[in-house]
Amino acid sequence: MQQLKISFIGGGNMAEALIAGLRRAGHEADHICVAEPGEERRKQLAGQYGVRVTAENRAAVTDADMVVLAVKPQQMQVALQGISDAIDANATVVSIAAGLTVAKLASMLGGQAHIVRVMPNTPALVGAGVSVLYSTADEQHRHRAEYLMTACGSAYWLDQEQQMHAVTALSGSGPAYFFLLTEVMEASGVALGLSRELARDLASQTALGAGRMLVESGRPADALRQQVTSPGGTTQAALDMMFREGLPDTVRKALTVACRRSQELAS
Ligand SMILES: NC(=O)C1=CN([C@@H]2O[C@H](COP(=O)(O)OP(=O)(O)OC[C@H]3O[C@@H](n4cnc5c(N)ncnc54)[C@H](O)[C@@H]3O)[C@@H](O)[C@H]2O)C=CC1
Ligand SMILES: O=C(O)[C@@H]1CCC=N1
Repeated sequence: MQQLKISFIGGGNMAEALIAGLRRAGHEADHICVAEPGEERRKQLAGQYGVRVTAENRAAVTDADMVVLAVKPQQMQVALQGISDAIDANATVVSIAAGLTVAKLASMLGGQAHIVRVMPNTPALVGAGVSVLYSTADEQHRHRAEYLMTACGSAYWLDQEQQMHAVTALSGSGPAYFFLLTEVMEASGVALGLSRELARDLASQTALGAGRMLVESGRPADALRQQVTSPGGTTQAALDMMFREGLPDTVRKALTVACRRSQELAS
Protein backbone atom coordinates (compact mmCIF):
# COMPACT_ATOMS: atom_id res chain seq x y z
CA MET A 1 0.00 0.00 0.00
CA GLN A 2 1.22 3.50 -0.85
CA GLN A 3 2.42 5.24 2.32
CA LEU A 4 0.86 8.54 3.37
CA LYS A 5 2.81 11.75 2.87
CA ILE A 6 2.89 13.29 6.33
CA SER A 7 3.96 16.88 6.98
CA PHE A 8 4.61 18.39 10.39
CA ILE A 9 4.17 22.09 11.09
CA GLY A 10 6.65 22.61 13.92
CA GLY A 11 9.56 20.29 14.59
CA GLY A 12 9.83 20.48 18.38
CA ASN A 13 9.83 17.84 21.12
CA MET A 14 6.46 16.24 20.44
CA ALA A 15 6.88 16.30 16.65
CA GLU A 16 10.23 14.53 17.06
CA ALA A 17 8.64 11.86 19.27
CA LEU A 18 5.99 11.18 16.59
CA ILE A 19 8.57 11.19 13.79
CA ALA A 20 10.71 8.70 15.74
CA GLY A 21 7.62 6.53 16.31
CA LEU A 22 6.73 6.62 12.61
CA ARG A 23 10.29 5.75 11.53
CA ARG A 24 10.48 2.87 14.04
CA ALA A 25 7.21 1.57 12.60
CA GLY A 26 8.74 1.60 9.10
CA HIS A 27 7.24 4.79 7.67
CA GLU A 28 9.60 5.95 4.91
CA ALA A 29 11.68 9.05 5.69
CA ASP A 30 11.01 10.65 2.30
CA HIS A 31 7.27 10.51 3.05
CA ILE A 32 7.81 12.71 6.11
CA CYS A 33 8.37 16.46 5.85
CA VAL A 34 8.92 18.94 8.68
CA ALA A 35 8.41 22.71 8.50
CA GLU A 36 10.45 24.25 11.28
CA PRO A 37 11.85 27.82 11.58
CA GLY A 38 14.92 26.81 13.62
CA GLU A 39 17.84 26.04 11.29
CA GLU A 40 19.78 23.96 13.82
CA ARG A 41 16.65 21.99 14.62
CA ARG A 42 16.00 21.33 10.91
CA LYS A 43 19.55 20.02 10.51
CA GLN A 44 19.19 17.77 13.54
CA LEU A 45 15.88 16.26 12.40
CA ALA A 46 17.13 15.71 8.84
CA GLY A 47 20.38 14.18 10.12
CA GLN A 48 18.85 11.92 12.72
CA TYR A 49 15.70 10.71 10.94
CA GLY A 50 16.47 11.35 7.25
CA VAL A 51 13.22 13.33 6.86
CA ARG A 52 12.70 16.23 4.45
CA VAL A 53 12.85 19.65 6.14
CA THR A 54 11.87 23.17 5.15
CA ALA A 55 11.52 26.60 6.74
CA GLU A 56 8.34 27.21 4.70
CA ASN A 57 5.06 25.95 6.15
CA ARG A 58 3.31 26.40 2.83
CA ALA A 59 5.86 24.29 0.95
CA ALA A 60 5.42 21.48 3.49
CA VAL A 61 1.65 21.17 3.18
CA THR A 62 1.07 21.39 -0.58
CA ASP A 63 1.38 17.67 -1.41
CA ALA A 64 0.65 16.22 2.06
CA ASP A 65 -2.03 13.57 2.72
CA MET A 66 -1.80 14.41 6.42
CA VAL A 67 -0.72 17.67 8.07
CA VAL A 68 0.26 17.43 11.74
CA LEU A 69 -0.01 20.75 13.59
CA ALA A 70 2.73 20.48 16.22
CA VAL A 71 3.30 24.06 17.37
CA LYS A 72 2.41 25.49 20.77
CA PRO A 73 -1.26 26.53 21.07
CA GLN A 74 -0.13 30.17 21.32
CA GLN A 75 1.84 29.78 18.03
CA MET A 76 -1.00 28.15 16.05
CA GLN A 77 -2.63 31.27 14.58
CA VAL A 78 0.68 32.54 13.17
CA ALA A 79 1.74 29.08 11.97
CA LEU A 80 -1.50 28.65 10.00
CA GLN A 81 -1.40 32.07 8.40
CA GLY A 82 -1.28 31.71 4.65
CA ILE A 83 -1.29 27.92 4.51
CA SER A 84 -4.96 26.87 4.82
CA ASP A 85 -5.60 27.33 1.08
CA ALA A 86 -2.48 25.25 0.28
CA ILE A 87 -3.70 22.19 2.22
CA ASP A 88 -5.26 19.61 -0.12
CA ALA A 89 -9.05 19.38 0.18
CA ASN A 90 -8.72 15.64 0.96
CA ALA A 91 -5.88 15.98 3.45
CA THR A 92 -6.32 15.05 7.09
CA VAL A 93 -5.32 17.77 9.55
CA VAL A 94 -4.17 16.39 12.91
CA SER A 95 -3.69 18.88 15.74
CA ILE A 96 -1.77 17.84 18.85
CA ALA A 97 -2.06 21.28 20.49
CA ALA A 98 -3.29 21.30 24.07
CA GLY A 99 -6.59 23.10 24.57
CA LEU A 100 -7.45 24.06 20.99
CA THR A 101 -10.87 22.65 20.09
CA VAL A 102 -11.88 21.24 16.72
CA ALA A 103 -14.23 24.23 16.28
CA LYS A 104 -11.44 26.71 17.02
CA LEU A 105 -9.05 24.93 14.66
CA ALA A 106 -11.74 24.86 11.96
CA SER A 107 -12.21 28.61 12.25
CA MET A 108 -8.42 29.16 12.09
CA LEU A 109 -8.23 26.91 9.01
CA GLY A 110 -11.14 28.54 7.22
CA GLY A 111 -13.78 25.92 7.97
CA GLN A 112 -13.20 23.23 5.32
CA ALA A 113 -10.50 21.00 6.84
CA HIS A 114 -10.94 17.38 7.98
CA ILE A 115 -9.67 17.78 11.53
CA VAL A 116 -8.65 15.17 14.07
CA ARG A 117 -7.59 16.40 17.50
CA VAL A 118 -5.08 14.24 19.31
CA MET A 119 -3.41 14.32 22.72
CA PRO A 120 -0.23 12.22 22.44
CA ASN A 121 2.65 11.90 24.88
CA THR A 122 6.43 11.85 24.51
CA PRO A 123 7.01 8.09 25.06
CA ALA A 124 5.93 7.92 21.38
CA LEU A 125 9.68 8.43 20.87
CA VAL A 126 10.27 4.81 21.88
CA GLY A 127 7.01 3.42 20.47
CA ALA A 128 5.41 3.43 23.94
CA GLY A 129 3.21 6.51 23.62
CA VAL A 130 -0.45 6.64 24.48
CA SER A 131 -2.73 8.93 22.51
CA VAL A 132 -6.32 9.98 22.72
CA LEU A 133 -8.17 11.10 19.59
CA TYR A 134 -11.35 13.05 18.95
CA SER A 135 -12.91 13.96 15.62
CA THR A 136 -16.14 14.64 13.83
CA ALA A 137 -14.48 13.98 10.45
CA ASP A 138 -15.36 10.92 8.40
CA GLU A 139 -13.88 7.43 8.66
CA GLN A 140 -11.01 7.89 6.20
CA HIS A 141 -9.58 10.77 8.21
CA ARG A 142 -10.10 9.07 11.56
CA HIS A 143 -8.39 5.99 10.16
CA ARG A 144 -5.36 7.98 8.95
CA ALA A 145 -4.92 9.70 12.32
CA GLU A 146 -5.20 6.35 14.06
CA TYR A 147 -2.48 4.98 11.77
CA LEU A 148 -0.16 7.80 12.91
CA MET A 149 -0.88 7.30 16.57
CA THR A 150 -0.75 3.50 16.64
CA ALA A 151 2.67 3.71 14.93
CA CYS A 152 3.75 5.46 18.15
CA GLY A 153 2.00 3.25 20.73
CA SER A 154 -1.60 2.74 21.79
CA ALA A 155 -4.59 4.89 20.88
CA TYR A 156 -8.05 5.55 22.30
CA TRP A 157 -11.01 7.51 20.92
CA LEU A 158 -13.13 9.96 22.88
CA ASP A 159 -16.71 10.73 21.96
CA GLN A 160 -16.82 13.85 24.14
CA GLU A 161 -14.27 16.49 23.23
CA GLN A 162 -14.64 18.11 26.65
CA GLN A 163 -12.82 15.13 28.19
CA MET A 164 -9.65 16.11 26.31
CA HIS A 165 -8.78 18.48 29.17
CA ALA A 166 -8.67 15.60 31.67
CA VAL A 167 -6.73 13.44 29.19
CA THR A 168 -4.15 16.22 28.77
CA ALA A 169 -3.73 16.47 32.55
CA LEU A 170 -3.36 12.70 32.91
CA SER A 171 -1.48 11.21 29.95
CA GLY A 172 -0.34 14.29 27.98
CA SER A 173 1.53 15.84 30.89
CA GLY A 174 1.83 12.55 32.79
CA PRO A 175 5.32 11.48 31.68
CA ALA A 176 6.70 14.60 33.39
CA TYR A 177 5.21 13.53 36.72
CA PHE A 178 6.97 10.16 36.53
CA PHE A 179 10.20 11.86 35.42
CA LEU A 180 10.05 14.17 38.45
CA LEU A 181 9.57 11.24 40.80
CA THR A 182 12.47 9.44 39.12
CA GLU A 183 14.69 12.55 39.41
CA VAL A 184 13.96 12.81 43.12
CA MET A 185 14.54 9.08 43.68
CA GLU A 186 17.88 9.31 41.87
CA ALA A 187 18.99 12.36 43.90
CA SER A 188 17.91 10.67 47.12
CA GLY A 189 19.94 7.57 46.23
CA VAL A 190 22.99 9.81 45.75
CA ALA A 191 22.30 11.59 49.06
CA LEU A 192 22.16 8.17 50.72
CA GLY A 193 25.62 7.29 49.42
CA LEU A 194 25.17 5.65 45.98
CA SER A 195 27.10 6.76 42.90
CA ARG A 196 25.17 9.00 40.47
CA GLU A 197 25.39 6.35 37.75
CA LEU A 198 24.09 3.52 39.91
CA ALA A 199 21.33 5.71 41.40
CA ARG A 200 20.21 6.75 37.90
CA ASP A 201 20.14 3.19 36.60
CA LEU A 202 18.27 1.92 39.65
CA ALA A 203 15.68 4.71 39.49
CA SER A 204 15.13 4.32 35.71
CA GLN A 205 14.99 0.51 35.71
CA THR A 206 12.60 0.60 38.65
CA ALA A 207 10.32 3.01 36.74
CA LEU A 208 10.45 0.71 33.70
CA GLY A 209 9.77 -2.43 35.75
CA ALA A 210 6.88 -0.82 37.62
CA GLY A 211 5.40 0.49 34.35
CA ARG A 212 5.63 -2.91 32.68
CA MET A 213 3.98 -4.60 35.67
CA LEU A 214 1.15 -2.05 35.57
CA VAL A 215 0.52 -2.80 31.89
CA GLU A 216 1.34 -6.51 31.73
CA SER A 217 0.25 -8.04 35.05
CA GLY A 218 -3.44 -7.22 34.69
CA ARG A 219 -3.47 -6.25 38.37
CA PRO A 220 -4.44 -2.78 39.67
CA ALA A 221 -1.79 -0.40 41.00
CA ASP A 222 -2.88 -0.67 44.62
CA ALA A 223 -2.57 -4.49 44.57
CA LEU A 224 0.92 -4.23 43.06
CA ARG A 225 1.86 -1.66 45.70
CA GLN A 226 0.69 -3.96 48.47
CA GLN A 227 2.89 -6.80 47.13
CA VAL A 228 5.96 -4.63 47.76
CA THR A 229 4.84 -3.45 51.19
CA SER A 230 5.83 -5.83 53.99
CA PRO A 231 4.01 -4.90 57.21
CA GLY A 232 6.42 -2.96 59.43
CA GLY A 233 9.07 -2.96 56.69
CA THR A 234 10.95 -0.33 54.67
CA THR A 235 8.26 0.35 52.05
CA GLN A 236 5.65 0.79 54.75
CA ALA A 237 7.89 3.37 56.45
CA ALA A 238 8.34 5.27 53.16
CA LEU A 239 4.67 5.14 52.12
CA ASP A 240 3.46 6.19 55.58
CA MET A 241 5.67 9.27 55.22
CA MET A 242 4.30 9.99 51.70
CA PHE A 243 0.69 9.79 52.96
CA ARG A 244 1.48 11.90 56.07
CA GLU A 245 3.09 14.56 53.85
CA GLY A 246 0.03 14.60 51.56
CA LEU A 247 1.51 13.17 48.34
CA PRO A 248 -1.80 11.73 47.00
CA ASP A 249 -3.55 15.05 47.61
CA THR A 250 -0.73 16.95 45.91
CA VAL A 251 -1.03 14.72 42.83
CA ARG A 252 -4.83 15.20 42.74
CA LYS A 253 -4.39 18.98 42.96
CA ALA A 254 -1.68 18.92 40.28
CA LEU A 255 -3.94 17.14 37.78
CA THR A 256 -6.77 19.53 38.60
CA VAL A 257 -4.63 22.59 37.80
CA ALA A 258 -3.30 20.95 34.62
CA CYS A 259 -6.90 20.29 33.53
CA ARG A 260 -7.84 23.91 34.31
CA ARG A 261 -4.84 25.18 32.34
CA SER A 262 -5.98 23.15 29.34
CA GLN A 263 -9.42 24.80 29.62
CA GLU A 264 -7.75 28.23 29.76
CA LEU A 265 -5.74 27.47 26.62
CA ALA A 266 -9.04 26.67 24.88
CA SER A 267 -10.56 30.07 25.61
N1 LIG B 1 5.74 18.07 24.74
C1 LIG B 1 4.77 17.24 25.08
O1 LIG B 1 4.93 16.36 25.93
C2 LIG B 1 3.43 17.35 24.45
C3 LIG B 1 3.09 18.42 23.65
N2 LIG B 1 1.85 18.51 23.09
C4 LIG B 1 1.52 19.64 22.22
O2 LIG B 1 2.42 19.62 21.14
C5 LIG B 1 2.63 20.94 20.67
C6 LIG B 1 4.13 21.18 20.55
O3 LIG B 1 4.70 21.06 21.84
P1 LIG B 1 6.27 20.82 22.00
O4 LIG B 1 6.75 19.92 20.93
O5 LIG B 1 6.47 20.45 23.41
O6 LIG B 1 6.79 22.31 21.76
P2 LIG B 1 8.18 22.76 21.15
O7 LIG B 1 8.35 24.20 21.53
O8 LIG B 1 9.25 21.79 21.46
O9 LIG B 1 7.90 22.69 19.57
C7 LIG B 1 7.24 23.67 18.83
C8 LIG B 1 8.05 23.89 17.55
O10 LIG B 1 7.31 24.72 16.67
C9 LIG B 1 8.22 25.58 16.03
N3 LIG B 1 7.47 26.76 15.56
C10 LIG B 1 7.20 27.89 16.26
N4 LIG B 1 6.47 28.72 15.49
C11 LIG B 1 6.29 28.11 14.29
C12 LIG B 1 5.63 28.47 13.10
N5 LIG B 1 5.01 29.65 12.93
N6 LIG B 1 5.63 27.59 12.07
C13 LIG B 1 6.25 26.37 12.20
N7 LIG B 1 6.90 25.99 13.32
C14 LIG B 1 6.92 26.85 14.34
C15 LIG B 1 9.25 25.91 17.08
O11 LIG B 1 10.47 26.38 16.50
C16 LIG B 1 9.40 24.59 17.79
O12 LIG B 1 10.44 23.80 17.25
C17 LIG B 1 1.95 21.88 21.66
O13 LIG B 1 0.77 22.38 21.08
C18 LIG B 1 1.66 21.01 22.86
O14 LIG B 1 0.47 21.39 23.49
C19 LIG B 1 0.91 17.54 23.25
C20 LIG B 1 1.19 16.46 24.03
C21 LIG B 1 2.43 16.28 24.72
O1 LIG C 1 2.69 21.09 28.82
C1 LIG C 1 1.93 21.19 27.85
O2 LIG C 1 1.16 22.16 27.73
C2 LIG C 1 1.92 20.09 26.82
C3 LIG C 1 0.58 19.44 26.70
C4 LIG C 1 0.72 18.12 27.38
C5 LIG C 1 2.16 17.99 27.57
N1 LIG C 1 2.81 19.04 27.20
